[in-house]
Amino acid sequence: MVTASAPGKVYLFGEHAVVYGEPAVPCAIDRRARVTVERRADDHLRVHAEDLSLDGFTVEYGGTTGGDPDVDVPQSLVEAATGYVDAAVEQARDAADAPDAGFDITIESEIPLGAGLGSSAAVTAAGIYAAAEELGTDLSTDEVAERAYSAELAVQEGNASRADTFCSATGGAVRVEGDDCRSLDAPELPFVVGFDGGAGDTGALVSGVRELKNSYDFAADTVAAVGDLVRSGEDALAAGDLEELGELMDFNHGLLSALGVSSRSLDAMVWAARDAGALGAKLTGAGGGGCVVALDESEETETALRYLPGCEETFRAELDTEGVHVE
Ligand SMILES: Nc1ncnc2c1ncn2[C@@H]1O[C@H](COP(=O)(O)OP(=O)(O)O)[C@@H](O)[C@H]1O
Ligand SMILES: C[C@@](O)(CCOP(=O)(O)O)CC(=O)O
Ligand SMILES: [Mg+2]
Repeated sequence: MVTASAPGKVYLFGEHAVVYGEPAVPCAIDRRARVTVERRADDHLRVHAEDLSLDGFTVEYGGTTGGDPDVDVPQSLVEAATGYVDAAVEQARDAADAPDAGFDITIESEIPLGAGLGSSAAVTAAGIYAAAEELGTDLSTDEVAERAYSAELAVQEGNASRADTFCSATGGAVRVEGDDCRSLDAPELPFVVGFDGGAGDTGALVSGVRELKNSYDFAADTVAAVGDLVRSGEDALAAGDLEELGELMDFNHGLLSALGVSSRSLDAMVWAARDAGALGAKLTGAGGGGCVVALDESEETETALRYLPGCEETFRAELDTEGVHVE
């Protein structure tokens, strides 16, 4: 039996535009997904997803004798539970050259689902690493990142960049531009996260931006402007200039709003953070609902978000330099 974990992340800048080859800077945070994997005698998968709905559920399926999942919950929930896990297992089987390996899998996660904190990448990276390890194959961090990217790309039907998966595999602050993925030195970043309790569908939101970009030149220009902003943001990050980072985060939120991926509650949390004196605030990840990230060294933003109707949870997040590893 092997347990591996991987971190979630916030985007300092560049989500969505990164899908079209612009640079982005995601930062791993101290909230992790843990995946425990035990080899079975048969070729089935048994997935126990504690945090997937209010009560969590267990599903057993697959294999040559298996077929459909054997659970009494809506098919959409089963698919949501199994998509990334299936893809992770497929990658581990391929890496270990064990196409018929079956597993009992338990997922425990501190990362809210579909909220822009990269739960899918964390579950996928931890799942691949744990399952390969259980099959006796030790994968390097880069191999996990590469395979986790392939898995997300398949589940999100082509709508994915390398950013989430590379960040979750390596930890820390990273810069991703197309195939070029590298780690960055980062100063202490006082992240505050606000969560509206909702979720967005990453694949659908990415498709929406793609359509806008293909329909209007000014939408394509907006995507390119995000890229310019990220290049300025990298300099501010290297200089440790938190004021400029905040200003650029505000600008980035405006451009994401223009691309149609913000929401009323995300905007309300962003404004509450700014009114409380945050250096900057923006939505993080795919959007539609979920989380915002603000920069504030003081307690003011957390306090403001705690009392904001529509903000379900707020917490301080630390940069986490630990990528995927065995527990
Ligand atoms: N704790 C978990 N257990 C099982 N699957 C999970 C868990 N967390 C995330 N996932 C998978 O990731 C999906 C959410 O990923 P996504 O829509 O990309 O949002 P995000 O990555 O921003 O959290 C879920 O629908 C599910 O398939
Ligand atoms: C919108 C996007 O840039 C980030 C999605 O992040 P998340 O799954 O919402 O955490 C898509 C991607 O880069 O794959
Ligand atoms: Mg995701």
